[in-house]
Amino acid sequence: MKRNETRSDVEEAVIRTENLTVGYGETVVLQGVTFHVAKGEIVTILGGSGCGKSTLLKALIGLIPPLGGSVWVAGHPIVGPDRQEALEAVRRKIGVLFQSGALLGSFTLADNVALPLEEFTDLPKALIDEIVHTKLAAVGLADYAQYMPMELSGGMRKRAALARAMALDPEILFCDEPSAGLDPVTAAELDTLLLQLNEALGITLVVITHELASILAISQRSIMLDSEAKGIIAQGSPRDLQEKSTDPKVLAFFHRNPSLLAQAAGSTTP
Ligand SMILES: Nc1ncnc2c1ncn2[C@@H]1O[C@H](COP(=O)(O)OP(=O)(O)OP(=O)(O)O)[C@@H](O)[C@H]1O
Repeated sequence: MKRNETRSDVEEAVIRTENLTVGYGETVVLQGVTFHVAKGEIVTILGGSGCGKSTLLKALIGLIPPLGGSVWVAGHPIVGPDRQEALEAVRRKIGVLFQSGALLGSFTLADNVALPLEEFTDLPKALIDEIVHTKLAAVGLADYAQYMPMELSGGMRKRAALARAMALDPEILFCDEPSAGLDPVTAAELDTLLLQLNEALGITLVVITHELASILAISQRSIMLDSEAKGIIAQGSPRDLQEKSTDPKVLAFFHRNPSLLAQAAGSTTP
């Protein structure tokens, strides 16, 4: 536990890492990473290109095994000998919105959204069709169920991917750069949709994003990673980080001002 955390904060956590080390083979990308995400919270993961945001996400959703430390997701420890079994349970409780959207191009939107329901449940087809309709309606795509992904705009594809990520009513939704490639208005609409999901369903959101406007609009807490530190350099409410941080890297990010980094580097030069 950290100094400013209470025991109940940690007990209510739906994601918890302790001294987590992640990377590829011999290459360590992040080490000693400890944080938690409370139920119903919206947390953004920030940091410069290559600092390990996607790598951390891959470890949280079980795509890569941690090199060290522990990870609990939705009540399951996803390390150790029972990792595979735990991951099967976890995969029913989480949704993932990948950066690319990752819709299958040769399937209609309805078939794309039905995929997780067919894979993870024994529900009859009529019920699956109903759920698919509800999910597409929730993202404003009820009239597009029979469209192919290539017939839609980028924003609509993202919303369809969101409907698929929500198909199993996940407890936690992970989003990897949801606004990437979207114009500011479409990105803001997606933010609103994510906020609605959080408010209406109490779903916990972990969002990787570089978009300052999104960070300020949606997150209650931000966790900032850094490639030199190979870990967390700041966490807190994004407004506090923007207004009160004294770390030049945090300030440079939140004020979109690279000269703050250069000044800090200059001030340490003899
Ligand atoms: N499959 C892989 N095998 C080996 N190294 C990888 C692999 N994927 C990523 N890396 C390396 O891990 C480091 C962190 O990459 P990662 O994609 O997690 O960063 P990121 O913060 O998500 O970056 P971006 O914001 O540019 O998407 C980088 O040095 C990258 O080259």
